[in-house]
Amino acid sequence: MTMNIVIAGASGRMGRVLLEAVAGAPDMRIHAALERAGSPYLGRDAGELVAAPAQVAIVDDLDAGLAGAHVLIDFTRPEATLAHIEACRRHKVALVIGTTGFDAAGKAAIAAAAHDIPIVFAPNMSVGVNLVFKLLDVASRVLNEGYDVEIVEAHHRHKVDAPSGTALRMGEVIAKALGRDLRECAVYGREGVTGERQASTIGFATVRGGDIVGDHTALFATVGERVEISHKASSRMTFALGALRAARFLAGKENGLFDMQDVLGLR
Ligand SMILES: NC(=O)C1=CN([C@@H]2O[C@H](COP(=O)(O)OP(=O)(O)OC[C@H]3O[C@@H](n4cnc5c(N)ncnc54)[C@H](O)[C@@H]3O)[C@@H](O)[C@H]2O)C=CC1
Ligand SMILES: O=C(O)C1=N[C@H](C(=O)O)C[C@H](O)C1
Repeated sequence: MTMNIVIAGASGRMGRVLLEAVAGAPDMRIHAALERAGSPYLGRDAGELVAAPAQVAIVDDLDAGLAGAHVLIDFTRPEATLAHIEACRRHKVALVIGTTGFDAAGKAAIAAAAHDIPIVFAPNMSVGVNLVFKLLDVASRVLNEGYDVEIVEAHHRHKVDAPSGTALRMGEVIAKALGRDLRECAVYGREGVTGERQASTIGFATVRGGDIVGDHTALFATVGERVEISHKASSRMTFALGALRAARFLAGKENGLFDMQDVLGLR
């Protein structure tokens, strides 16, 4: 069966790559392409945005776009995703959410919606980063005494949330393995006379510049040695192909909240 895919934020950086990825997937078709009200792209053919035929007009009408769809893939902004969730509930459409930057209430809304529809929600859809999450769990259990943990991430100049969703998830994985609560031990940037480093903290540093697709490093430093676990994305297609895997994973599911660890069988 061909899967009817709806792409939200179709003219965005990820939206365009997703359109291209779906166009190249023999088991999928672009059912609809969504954009925000007022977007200059409304009414244009989604195929104009990528070197791939679509023959689907870009619309802002969620109900028209979702009728008859199987999966909505959403890489937009938290406020847009939360509106899309309600529309997906109405139409019983599965959701792949790659958007980052949700607050606790936003995450709770996603969890609540997953009682009605199946959702994959993950801050990074690449296979490599999801392997890194597993490696960080192992590393943290081995380097659990006397190692200072710092997480460094770098992204393009247009990124609006910091630290990245991936960096925060790295922190959560490490904190859990070390028996800490990230809400209590995270330090987000340093400035001025900070005093000496507190042993149980997990530090975050953010770099923004140019066209960096997404670099993440977790550093475990002690006296005499340090271990660095890094991932560098060089193309957004790695995230898009992960999102398509997530969409296939949702086929036939009634409801439930999943992430890429479930999709990739890494639990
Ligand atoms: N989970 C993952 O693997 C990845 C996640 N991301 C996340 O995806 C999100 C989007 O990233 P980019 O494509 O770089 O951003 P972008 O700014 O290029 O695209 C965002 C799109 O969402 C649309 N949009 C914004 N507000 C809207 C609203 N209220 N209603 C409807 N549409 C709206 C914009 O018009 C635009 O087309 C970010 O949160 C980013 O962190 C990005 C790459 C990989
Ligand atoms: O905004 C981006 O570009 C990216 N965002 C995600 C995040 O916040 O972790 C994933 C990826 O690094 C690209």
